[in-house]
Amino acid sequence: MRSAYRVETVRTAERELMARLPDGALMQRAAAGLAAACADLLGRVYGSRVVLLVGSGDNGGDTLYAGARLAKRGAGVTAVLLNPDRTHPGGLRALRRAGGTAIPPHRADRAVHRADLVLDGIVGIGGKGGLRPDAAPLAELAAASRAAVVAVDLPSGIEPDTGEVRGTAVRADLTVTFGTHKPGLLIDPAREYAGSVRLVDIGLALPADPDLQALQHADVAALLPRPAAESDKYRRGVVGIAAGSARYPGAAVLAVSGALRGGAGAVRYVGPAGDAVIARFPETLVSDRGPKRAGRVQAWVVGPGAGDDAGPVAEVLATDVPVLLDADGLRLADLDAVRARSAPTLMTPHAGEAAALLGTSRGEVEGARLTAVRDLARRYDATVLLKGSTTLVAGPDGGTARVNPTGTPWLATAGSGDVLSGLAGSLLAAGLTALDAGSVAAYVHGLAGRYAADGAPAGAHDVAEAIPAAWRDIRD
Ligand SMILES: NC(=O)C1=CN([C@@H]2O[C@H](COP(=O)(O)OP(=O)(O)OC[C@H]3O[C@@H](n4cnc5c(N)ncnc54)[C@H](O)[C@@H]3O)[C@@H](O)[C@H]2O)[C@@H](O)CC1
Ligand SMILES: [K+]
Repeated sequence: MRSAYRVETVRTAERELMARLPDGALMQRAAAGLAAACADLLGRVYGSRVVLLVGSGDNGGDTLYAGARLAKRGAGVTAVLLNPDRTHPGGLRALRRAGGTAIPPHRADRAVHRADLVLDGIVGIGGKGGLRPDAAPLAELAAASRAAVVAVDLPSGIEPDTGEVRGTAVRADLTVTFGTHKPGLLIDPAREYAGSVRLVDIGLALPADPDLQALQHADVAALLPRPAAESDKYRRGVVGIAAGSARYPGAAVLAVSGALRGGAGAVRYVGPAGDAVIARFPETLVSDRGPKRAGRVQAWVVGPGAGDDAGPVAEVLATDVPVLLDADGLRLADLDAVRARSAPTLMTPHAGEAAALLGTSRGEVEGARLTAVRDLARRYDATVLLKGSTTLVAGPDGGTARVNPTGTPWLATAGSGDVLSGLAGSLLAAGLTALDAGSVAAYVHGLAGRYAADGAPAGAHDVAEAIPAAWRDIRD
């Protein structure tokens, strides 16, 4: 599990630890980890050219001490000081003592151009709102140089708590972060600025519940449903799929294709696309009598390809089993009916659908994904899975949210969301909580998307067919 904590929590943990340690010990731990990561990246430290971009806070301090360590190992180190009068004094002394030099920003051009490695120590968790005008040109210089760029703690200019980027920010090849991941390092758009991320343990004691988690293989393996010896199809759960329309029968087929591979014991399809579903998946239980009279299920999926028929959506929302609400279903669902439910609801919008529900623009949602998913979850009193490059899942209680690490741009293909909704619905029927069902489905689906694509375009049905291979890979 990768865990991320917001700045306020990190600060508290840092204060508690600092009170028990000698002055500056924490910064030395950070600097040692940072210097080691830089040395790995450089391969050969001796004779390399390193430029430090140094702001006036402790982020600059970490950077100067790491620069001093590299200078001691024979690197030529030049620090560009954004505010020479407010530079971390101990860090600057250490760098000078180790043979490094300091220059003002107007002389940075040539140094950055010739550098092998640039360290971004402009601002860390103390930053807000994109880089200031005096710092922005340094980010641009770094981007234009052929040097590798290492961000110290986080790429300067991103919002650490949310992953928003409100202006110019540094683009790094590697981010060396201290104590814990910050949510912004795992959520787009900021995640893209961070490059790969390396965590340096500085001994922080953090609370049990992080703000954000990214599940890994072992976490997902532990959550995947596993049939017991005495399981029959009903004990494994029946998932109902109320999807598709005369106009969009394919959505029904794709949702069923995901549901059949999600661990439920049986899939019951309800709607006008029964013939198409049976032709492709004869194991499906098909009914055209509407959700209310279709027989017992342990969870419903409603909405994919539903067109404008609000009837099944209302019927499903009135049941007392978990409901996954997707696509047209999101538009057709009554807010009060969702809020009134006693069983869990999992809503799975993409950015455009989330924007429509929130009365904002797609760009706003994509730029502030964590805020959007939390707002929706609160508003609907439901668990919300916001699809996209870094799919997020958040519950209505404002607790730990999840971010999916397996996504791939190849999944942005027609029908891929229908497969995901079937898969997640199946996991709900098998007994997973809405948060687990959403995040496990996103994980498996992302991995299946990677397998299906394997470097070339793939259709949604290929993604569904790759689910068993992804499942096996996770479980083994
Ligand atoms: N507090 C601690 O115990 C530790 C802190 N560490 C480092 O300290 C950092 C936090 O240090 P600080 O609290 O001093 O804060 P920062 O160094 O992150 O930032 C504060 C400085 O950046 C400037 N600044 C703020 N927003 C800016 C913007 N948008 N553009 C340009 N400049 C901006 C401010 O004028 C201020 O001088 C962490 O990110 C980490 O790198 C590490 O040494 C580990 C221990
Ligand atoms: K930084």
